Amino acid sequence: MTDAHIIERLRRIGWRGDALPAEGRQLARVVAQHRAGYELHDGEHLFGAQPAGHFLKRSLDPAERPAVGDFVEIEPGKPPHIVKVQARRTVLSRAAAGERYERQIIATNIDYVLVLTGLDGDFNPSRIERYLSLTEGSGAQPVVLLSKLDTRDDVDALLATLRGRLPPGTPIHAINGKEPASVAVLLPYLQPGDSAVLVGSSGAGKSTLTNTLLGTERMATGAVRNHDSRGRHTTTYRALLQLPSGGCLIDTPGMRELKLTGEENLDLFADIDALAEQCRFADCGHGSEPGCAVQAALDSGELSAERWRNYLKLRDEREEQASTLEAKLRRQRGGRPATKPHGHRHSRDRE
Ligand SMILES: Nc1nc2c(ncn2[C@@H]2O[C@H](COP(=O)(O)OP(=O)(O)OP(=O)(O)O)[C@@H](O)[C@H]2O)c(=O)[nH]1
Ligand SMILES: [Zn+2]
Repeated sequence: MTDAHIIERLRRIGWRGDALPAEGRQLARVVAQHRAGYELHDGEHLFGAQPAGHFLKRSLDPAERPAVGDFVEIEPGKPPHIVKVQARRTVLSRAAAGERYERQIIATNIDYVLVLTGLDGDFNPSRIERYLSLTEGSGAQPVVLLSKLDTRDDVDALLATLRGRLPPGTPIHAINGKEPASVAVLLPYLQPGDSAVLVGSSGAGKSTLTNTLLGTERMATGAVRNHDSRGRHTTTYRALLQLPSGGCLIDTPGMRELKLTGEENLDLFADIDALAEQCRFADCGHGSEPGCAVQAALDSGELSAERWRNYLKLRDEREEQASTLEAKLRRQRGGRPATKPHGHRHSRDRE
């Protein structure tokens, strides 16, 4: 096989490089990680591999070990061995579940995070904001998708609300996931060399959209249970799907569990920070303090109560993760206290 063929094959699994590794080494992408080893795809086959010894050293930062989405260089053997991880263009991470803070890589080299929400009972702008916060700092571009466009006719109003709420420039597309013509708006995100992940709650229509993109009925779709509008977990686990448009979809279970890492800036809510800057007191609690710009915005309707609540919730969650992160870093430094990022500010008038 010529180099051009190999490169073309690798484009279809999201590789954007142009230099193939040295003689005797092969390139492949990590599509799953199990206790027993890694599952790789080379654009043609799925196969198992083991990490080389240097990845197992305890002193190695876990972030340097191969992760889902990585392009890795392998040397042949039974099984083949991963000897090198290529530089990552994006890194999606999350706080790992559990008591101790861990920042865990969910997937690397993802260009687009397609955040899917149904325009039915599932529609929830707060959940969209949460997904968007998770993509902050990753380098991946979030794209908001509203499925089930065909199920309601007040979509323009919903879209306007959402556009007012999300950062300007965030792509938002309303689609009917069952209609190839409707789904075609996504093709610019799914070209050769592109990698996307599809996230959204159960029943949002991920399998339906995936099937339409594939042009086949390869994934099981389940009818949404009526009483709670949540779908059954019917997604057949398929780690990497090559799409007819040339891009690929990575499906990783880690994307389904949402937890902030503590490192988010919550840039989505920059307008609320700007409001808080205008409160009379620098340490305003935005409750019943006089001269509170946040309360004023809530009263005038400039700031919606729901968005304010979501901001508080995400902020608290981030603070909690950040303090666990701080404690962990302190343990690593051998118990020395960390310099506080924000010194405590006393009540004072801004004037
Ligand atoms: N009318 C309409 N129904 C849709 C659309 N997208 C999905 N559905 C229906 O919604 C239900 C759930 O869709 P799925 O594709 O199984 O949802 P999912 O997100 O894959 O769900 P899980 O597999 O549980 O994660 C199915 O009955 C679909 O037929 C759409 O755009 N329009
Ligand atoms: Zn205030």
